[in-house]
Amino acid sequence: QSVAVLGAPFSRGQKRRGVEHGPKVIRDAGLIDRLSGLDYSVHDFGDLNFHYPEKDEPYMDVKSPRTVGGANKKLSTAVSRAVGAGHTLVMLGGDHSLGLGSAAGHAQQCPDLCLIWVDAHPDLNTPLTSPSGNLHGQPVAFMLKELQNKVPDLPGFSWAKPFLSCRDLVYIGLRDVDPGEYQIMKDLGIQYFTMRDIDRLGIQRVMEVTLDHLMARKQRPIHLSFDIDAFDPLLAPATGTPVNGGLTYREGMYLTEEIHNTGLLSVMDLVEVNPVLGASDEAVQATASLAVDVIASSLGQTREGYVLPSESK
Ligand SMILES: N[C@@H](CC/C=C/[B-](O)(O)O)C(=O)O
Ligand SMILES: [Mn+2]
Ligand SMILES: [Mn+2]
Repeated sequence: QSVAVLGAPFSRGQKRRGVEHGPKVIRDAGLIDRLSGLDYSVHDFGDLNFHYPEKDEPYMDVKSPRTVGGANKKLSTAVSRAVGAGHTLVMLGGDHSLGLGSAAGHAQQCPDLCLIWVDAHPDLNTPLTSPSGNLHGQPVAFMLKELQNKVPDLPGFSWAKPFLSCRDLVYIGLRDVDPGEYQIMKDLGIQYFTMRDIDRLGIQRVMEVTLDHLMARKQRPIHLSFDIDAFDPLLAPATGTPVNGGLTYREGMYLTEEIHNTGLLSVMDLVEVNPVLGASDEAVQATASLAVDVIASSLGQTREGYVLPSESK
């Protein structure tokens, strides 16, 4: 089993500087060693270099459309190549606008993929409903086939063809949903679990229903797009849009263990770690090492322990 790591140091999907340093702090928290310890052969593809066009005027109040669109097009090519080469891929963000390029590239290789979006936010605004104009709040809108009559042609996004049906998406961890996003989730009947649902049902039942919803008809590759702000800000303070009342550490570990146990995880994103926003070094370290724990758990690290590979006789 081989796992590839690809850094996407990119921040223009939102306004706060610093999230472009996410890949570095996650690597510095020991990601590669942790994955090597899980007896994967680990291929570190390094970080993508992104192009920043001189002129990139807002379009209908959407900021940096050409820069964000171009970055995601480049990312989709890199992700498609890595998956095509047979790797399980870990994409390190960077802001969550990158979820579009990552999932689009994955879908080029695995058109039947399903998407599990773990996040305080649905990131489902269209350019018309976005309250901020920030594209890290809009990636999912560009993926959904059922939404295309609602999404205008944004400069830089002509390459982005919708590839996902709304029944192939599940949200977990929602607690900060804009009116436009709520309307779309209701209109399209998207399956979602808010933090209230997790309180009511418990994470075990949420995962059971999630995986049944996505896999009942047939098993298919999973794209896990994990926004670190899904966790409670007390656990993950160094992030750009913190929202109180998030996932506990144990809920995050159970969630990712269940995804690993399907044996179907193909690509995962770990985004929105912003080391500049931690109030102290400890806060940054805590957020970065939580990111490493999430990735390791998604790839098979267990809380119950493991048997050492038998010494070769
Ligand atoms: N819904 C807000 C916040 C978006 C949050 C994006 B994040 O989930 O990637 O942190 C917006 O559209 O501006
Ligand atoms: Mn997000
Ligand atoms: Mn978020």
